[in-house]
Amino acid sequence: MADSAQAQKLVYLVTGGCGFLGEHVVRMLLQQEPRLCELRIFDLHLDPWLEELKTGPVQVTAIQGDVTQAHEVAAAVAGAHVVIHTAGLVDVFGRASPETIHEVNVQGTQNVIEACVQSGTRFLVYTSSMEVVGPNVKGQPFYRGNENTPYEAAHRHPYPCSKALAERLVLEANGRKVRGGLPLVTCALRPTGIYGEGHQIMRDFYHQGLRLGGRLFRAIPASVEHGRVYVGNVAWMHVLVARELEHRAALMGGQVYFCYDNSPYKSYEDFNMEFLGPCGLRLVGARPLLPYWLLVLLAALNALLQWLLRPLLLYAPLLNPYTLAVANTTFTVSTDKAQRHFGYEPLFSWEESRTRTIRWVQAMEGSAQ
Ligand SMILES: NC(=O)C1=CN([C@@H]2O[C@H](COP(=O)(O)OP(=O)(O)OC[C@H]3O[C@@H](n4cnc5c(N)ncnc54)[C@H](O)[C@@H]3O)[C@@H](O)[C@H]2O)C=CC1
Ligand SMILES: C[C@H](CCCC(C)(C)O)[C@H]1CC[C@H]2[C@@H]3[C@H](O)CC4=CC(=O)CC[C@]4(C)[C@H]3CC[C@]12C
Repeated sequence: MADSAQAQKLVYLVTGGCGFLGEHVVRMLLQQEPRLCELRIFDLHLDPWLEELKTGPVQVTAIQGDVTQAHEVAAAVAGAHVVIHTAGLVDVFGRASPETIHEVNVQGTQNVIEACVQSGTRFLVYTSSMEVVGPNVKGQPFYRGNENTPYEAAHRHPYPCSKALAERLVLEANGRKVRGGLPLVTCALRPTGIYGEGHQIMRDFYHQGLRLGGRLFRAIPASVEHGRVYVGNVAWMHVLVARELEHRAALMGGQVYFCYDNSPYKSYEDFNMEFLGPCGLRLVGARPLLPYWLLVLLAALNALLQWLLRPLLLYAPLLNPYTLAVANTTFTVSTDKAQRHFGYEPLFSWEESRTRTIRWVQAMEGSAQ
């Protein structure tokens, strides 16, 4: 890949390239990877904004496909130098069945690995998640931990289970011989809760606040810290890892990296207010308005209703026993591993990340401003 004859001729494939993170990875690659000659975007659903990318100097190839279909993945991977596998089913609300989550996140990842091996693609970057570590089923806090912090990663929910299995597959594939005999080099990035332009849950909270007359009600104590990272910095980390994997294969191959930046440590709700506040919403209550036991009861009731109503309709509110447990357990990272291993520094300061996110919320239809 470093060979000068190939210097301007790299083919990248981004799976899930039309998703929240995927779109930022795609745009970041087009801005920051001068050696790119073709960018393939593989997704179940292709978005119209892809069209505007096709007029630039890089060949942008949109591929509608399903990661669970090995032949579709193989066709997309053939001839690619680097694969950034970000496609996944992000479901902690019970919208999809556990089997579907497993199929997309685990079998889909296995298909990507096999396609790399068979086509001779040597570099694979996997978007994992903080959720492969925790919060665990015991609700133990993970306070400013790093990649080496001991923590019992015990899960029952299908989403973290599937991400943990998929991450393991990716790391174990490091060093496998690909077609042509060279070794596959893989690594996994573990974002904490991503925020920024396009974040669906932020959108949901914003609209919920508008419906409630410009108010949101505190449910979680302000003392519970939740790790957050700006989507632009997560995308930048993917681009850097993909670029450096070849040169630092011995150091980076088979490694995991938390995604981090200078976003402040806050509770999930207080952090959201950094953006929703300037857009006219306010968070009511210095302390949670409802006692925790009542939230647990409501979450359990939601789970029961979801199960009862399933034959008739999909009932999938934000509050369920799992989301409550995640929101109510401290999980924050403090690490410099990405800086040490591949020179990562956040591309966007906290102030810039905040401003960009606020502008995006303000631009939403029905802004309270
Ligand atoms: N949103 C977050 O806070 C975090 C997300 N992640 C991970 O980042 C990745 C991207 O997540 P988001 O952008 O938030 O989710 P998203 O749902 O916005 O994007 C996922 C993309 O994958 C595509 N996809 C889903 N199933 C597919 C299939 N069978 N075949 C092909 N494409 C498929 C979707 O169409 C979508 O465009 C996921 O792997 C997720 O696990 C990790 C940590 C935090
Ligand atoms: C939906 C939760 C907030 C609502 C809590 C309530 C109902 C009490 O107000 C979100 C709180 C924490 C979020 C998760 C966290 O950021 C980690 C994640 C990592 C991922 O890989 C996928 C998404 C998520 C599980 C994220 C999902 C929403 C929360 C549970």
